[in-house]
Amino acid sequence: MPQQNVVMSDTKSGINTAVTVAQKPPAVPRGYIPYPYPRSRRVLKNLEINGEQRINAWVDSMRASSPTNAKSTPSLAEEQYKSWILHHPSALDMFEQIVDASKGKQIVMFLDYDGTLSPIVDDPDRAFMSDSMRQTVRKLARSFPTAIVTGRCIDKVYNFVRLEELYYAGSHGMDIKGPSKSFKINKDKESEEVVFQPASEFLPMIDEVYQQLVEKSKSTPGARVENNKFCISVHFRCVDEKKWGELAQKVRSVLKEYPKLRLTQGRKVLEIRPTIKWDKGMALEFLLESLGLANCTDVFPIYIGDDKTDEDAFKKLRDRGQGLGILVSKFPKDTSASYSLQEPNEASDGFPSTFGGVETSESTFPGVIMYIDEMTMYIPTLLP
Ligand SMILES: O=P(O)(O)OC[C@H]1O[C@H](O[C@H]2O[C@H](CO)[C@@H](O)[C@H](O)[C@H]2O)[C@H](O)[C@@H](O)[C@@H]1O
Repeated sequence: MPQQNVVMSDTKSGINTAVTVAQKPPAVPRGYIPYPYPRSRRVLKNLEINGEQRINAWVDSMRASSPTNAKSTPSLAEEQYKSWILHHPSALDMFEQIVDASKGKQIVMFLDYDGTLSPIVDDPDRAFMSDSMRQTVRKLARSFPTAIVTGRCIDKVYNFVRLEELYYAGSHGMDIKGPSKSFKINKDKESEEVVFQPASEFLPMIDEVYQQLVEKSKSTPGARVENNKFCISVHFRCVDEKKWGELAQKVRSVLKEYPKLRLTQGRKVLEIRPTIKWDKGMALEFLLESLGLANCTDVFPIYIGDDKTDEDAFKKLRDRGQGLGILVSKFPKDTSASYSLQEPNEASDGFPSTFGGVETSESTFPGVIMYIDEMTMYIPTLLP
């Protein structure tokens, strides 16, 4: 629920709070080279043209979901990154400012899963979280209410995370549960288990479409369909790029019979979900409400995520004028987040990597794990 009509952020830190001054956009440095932001949004708007153009547009958009396809030389890429980081500084470098802004406020942590707590790997069933990441998140949840907000279904993400003390918002926020282990929200209040499924009427439709997509995509080598309960993922990470158009066409041919479902994109994945007005941002707000914090001025929500779907949550924080969003990325991206962190290495995009679907050590999560760790260590100064 918006608390103010005007969004206010701290000029220096970019932190959203109800009591700070209006944010001036950072001065554009001399020699600034505008970053060619992903074209996906623009491309998606053009989909209503005609059959072939539409599929070409989809393939363009599918390419744009892979930053390694950005056509720039290493030095240009470096220049673009330097400009971008001025606008989205590292949350680690700005840690003290973040701590200052959150003093006397109830911090609530929201964490995306894939690409944030686990590295991106070819096989979605093997996107394991390292033991050290698990320990760190466990420590974090002892200090602040903590939620995992993910496109995956709750059962699957829970099997990866295995922490009872967390809230889980699965299926892009359409399945909310937890925590099964209660904890103290503040000195007077214990947490209560929450369950919320705003898209339950879509379950039979999602199952039906899932079966059809599995059948249709069988003839596309490498394609993989994942049932995320209230939404479906069609993965093309392991599909030859020449076949992306064909796969997009198959998905569209199924969806044309289901106007109540919509198609969006994530990282080398097509996502099918109900047209209901519900997203990760609304899930964040719902969880704040469940914690009894939605209307407080002294709440400080922090959302860490890497994907387009996380943008809804970053925007929600800006609209509320509270807390901050942190984008996990090693490439410049168009984002409503205020800060950034380096992402875990990707296993299959030609980046140096030691993952390949096996459990990994914390050294491979330089940004996220260090930041969460810092949060747990600063607890004494953060609490009112
Ligand atoms: O909201 P998230 O937690 O970020 O989930 C979004 C999707 O993540 C998974 O797919 C992504 O990660 C896979 C494993 O690393 C990777 O193979 C795939 O290419 C990525 O798109 C998950 O499998 C999807 O169902 C989620 O929707």
